Amino acid sequence: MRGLRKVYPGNVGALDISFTVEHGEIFGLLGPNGSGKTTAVECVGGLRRRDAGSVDVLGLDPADGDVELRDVLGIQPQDSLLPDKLRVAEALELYAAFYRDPADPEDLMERLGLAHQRRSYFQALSGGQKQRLSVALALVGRPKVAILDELTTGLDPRARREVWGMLRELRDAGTTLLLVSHFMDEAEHLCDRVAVIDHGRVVALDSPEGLAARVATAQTVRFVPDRPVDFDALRALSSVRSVESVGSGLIVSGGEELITDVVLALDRQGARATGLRVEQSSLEDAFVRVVDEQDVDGAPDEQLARVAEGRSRVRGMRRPTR
Ligand SMILES: Nc1ncnc2c1ncn2[C@@H]1O[C@H](COP(=O)(O)OP(=O)(O)OP(=O)(O)O)[C@@H](O)[C@H]1O
Repeated sequence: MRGLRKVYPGNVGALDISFTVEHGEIFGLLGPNGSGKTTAVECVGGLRRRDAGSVDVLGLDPADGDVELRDVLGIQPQDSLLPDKLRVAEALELYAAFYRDPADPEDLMERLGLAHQRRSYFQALSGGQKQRLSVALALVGRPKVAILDELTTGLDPRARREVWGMLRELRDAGTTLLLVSHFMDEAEHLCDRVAVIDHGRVVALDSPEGLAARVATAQTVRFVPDRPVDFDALRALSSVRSVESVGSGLIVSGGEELITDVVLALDRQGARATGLRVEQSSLEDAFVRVVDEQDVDGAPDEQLARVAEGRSRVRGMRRPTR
């Protein structure tokens, strides 16, 4: 996708979105509500017509409406609506009939935990079951490229893990996956790379680890010392920013050398940390920071000056012109 533009009244939508998804990659689009993610992926899927820019999917332009593209592309729309009286198995068989070499609907129902609902009407499915069905419908054509918009919204934690496992298998078998998600853990577990979209533009593009590493200086450790410890000795450590006592436990926050410093300081006091848990800055922190920076970075002129000086912390940040 190069310079995609699809503008709705109010100058919202996709203003200038560019990214390349590699073959066999799980690529995630993250971003606040209304930032343009669905607009972007629906232009990839040929469901919306762009105003400008170019989109190339396996050498085809979705705007041309080629039947060939439909054969290689699977789309799970954000709101999938089927007729109320269509049964689960019927829906899958119907969709399978659109493709030359479809997956086995029975196998898909089994893998997506829908086997018991095979005779259920669409209207009788729970939200999570509808979601599973929409994922199955996106995959029934054995697509080379699958677009999944908020694929696990409404799924219970076990179902989410199962869907993730299935998508990894698909990726390993060569399917390219383009996901829209609001779940940072999903992006962390699943995506090879992510683009953060804000106000219709790509504001960061990196691996989830690369993005999270931008805020990786902050760490927090929680533990229960096996004997009373001297808080001041912990506070005096150069890597420690704060020490908080909660019940019988301690929460210590600080920089990169925090864990080693704290464990050694406890050892000097003859104490041990039990139940030690480390919380590192996550993709969610990075996401919030990247998006916040867009909102607080000030007027376009100031931002331009900052980018020119190399002061922007956001790699891949575009020149903001909002
Ligand atoms: N058909 C439409 N007509 C008018 N405005 C639209 C239309 N579709 C989207 N928009 C607007 O374009 C912007 C981007 O919408 P889009 O659905 O692409 O965002 P999104 O990032 O997918 O949001 P969400 O995370 O909430 O699903 C929003 O301000 C939305 O209101």
